[in-house]
Amino acid sequence: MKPIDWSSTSAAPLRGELVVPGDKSVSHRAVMLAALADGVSRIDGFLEGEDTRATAAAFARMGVRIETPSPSCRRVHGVGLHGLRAPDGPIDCGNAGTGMRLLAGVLAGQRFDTVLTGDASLSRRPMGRVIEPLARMGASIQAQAGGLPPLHIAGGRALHGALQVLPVASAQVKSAVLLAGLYAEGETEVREVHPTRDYTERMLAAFGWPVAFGEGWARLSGGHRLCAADVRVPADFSSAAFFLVAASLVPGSELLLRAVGLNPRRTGLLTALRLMGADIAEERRREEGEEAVADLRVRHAPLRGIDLPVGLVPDMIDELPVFFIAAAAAAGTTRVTGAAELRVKESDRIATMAVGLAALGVAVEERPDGAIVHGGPIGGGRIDSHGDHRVAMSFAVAGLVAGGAVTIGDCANVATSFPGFVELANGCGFALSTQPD
Ligand SMILES: O=C(O)C1=C[C@@H](OP(=O)(O)O)[C@@H](O)[C@H](O)C1
Ligand SMILES: C=C(OP(=O)(O)O)C(=O)O
Repeated sequence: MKPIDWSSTSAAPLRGELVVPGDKSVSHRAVMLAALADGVSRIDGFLEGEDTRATAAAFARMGVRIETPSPSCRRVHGVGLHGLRAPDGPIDCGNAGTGMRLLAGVLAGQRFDTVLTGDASLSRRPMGRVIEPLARMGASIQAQAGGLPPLHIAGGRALHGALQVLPVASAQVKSAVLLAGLYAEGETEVREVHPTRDYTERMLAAFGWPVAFGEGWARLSGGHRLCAADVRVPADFSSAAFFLVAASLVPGSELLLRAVGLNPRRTGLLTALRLMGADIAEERRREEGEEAVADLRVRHAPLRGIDLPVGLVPDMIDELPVFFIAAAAAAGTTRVTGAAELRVKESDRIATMAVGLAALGVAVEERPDGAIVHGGPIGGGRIDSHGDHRVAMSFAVAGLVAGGAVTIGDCANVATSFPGFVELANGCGFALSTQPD
């Protein structure tokens, strides 16, 4: 991917109606379950991002026919639970932790061996968290020192169900275990330290697999089949988040974000911004497919710093980078604790955000599990996104209220989760320009 820099400057009020792209978590799962189902499934609203395309390409490599009748739509000709074929080489998961961890669960149950690789960022991310619970079910997965990718997954292992009490709040780990559980003999049960997004559970049920689940637990047995289903992917709350913060910060702004997925395990940022004084209304709340969606109307409002309730952290784990920008622009001090997971995302998001904010003149104190941000004027300057899509978009939001231009290095990876961000943002009033590095 060619390096791209962005420059973001202060803008007129943000105005308009937007539809952000489809949910990344739902798109990954939809293509996986559709591939393993009997029959043809249709996915509407599929995220055309690098991460989710890599997952679709992985299944295509294993013999699944996937058609693209139009952008953001897929017709997946499922091969059934046992119909995948050995790929002709390693499978590249690109930048996607979700792709690699969930695939590890699926591939642990196959008859053939596979190797999962990723880009430089993914190659630094911990996979021990999936290898260990999957090994307890009989899987054999070899990683590099420290549990890092590539993963060598041995096929032909007889998996057995297990009770898994997961020490980290991670929907990816939970999902990997449940997906392996489809291939296991007996019952697989997962218990979480904090409830996480339940898309895998809901979607398994929609594809006809018997699954019991509630807040922080899920249970299923092997020996059933998945039946093709049509999936409507909601707009991604994590992508909407940049616009929720942007319009809150820029005086005179009002944006309407249409049909945003509001799974309660995703919307911690809404609660946090409202605690800071944000003006965000939910309109036309409705169910679409398996998920609640609503149109979100956000108007400018002055924000004040808060002590972020630690229980909200898992429900806004991907939104913390842009939350730090809201904190920097708010009046007073904001404290974030209990967020050490940020250190093992696409970049060390506590460090990349703290260093970037400091470069813009914001007083920020980095902590092992969070940061203390003292709100005040944000200056112009140059920051490095470290190839992290969410960091890049967060600093584009900072540029809207900065005293000078904010130049952001290494933004090409925004295409992993939010293709078309620059155009959509400029269409509602951002002043964002791009140039090769
Ligand atoms: O299951 C998922 O789709 C995801 C779970 C979260 O990761 P963890 O499971 O590592 O918390 C989140 O950060 C990621 O963007 C998507
Ligand atoms: C952490 C993220 O994704 P993943 O873990 O799939 O790379 C993200 O999108 O912010």
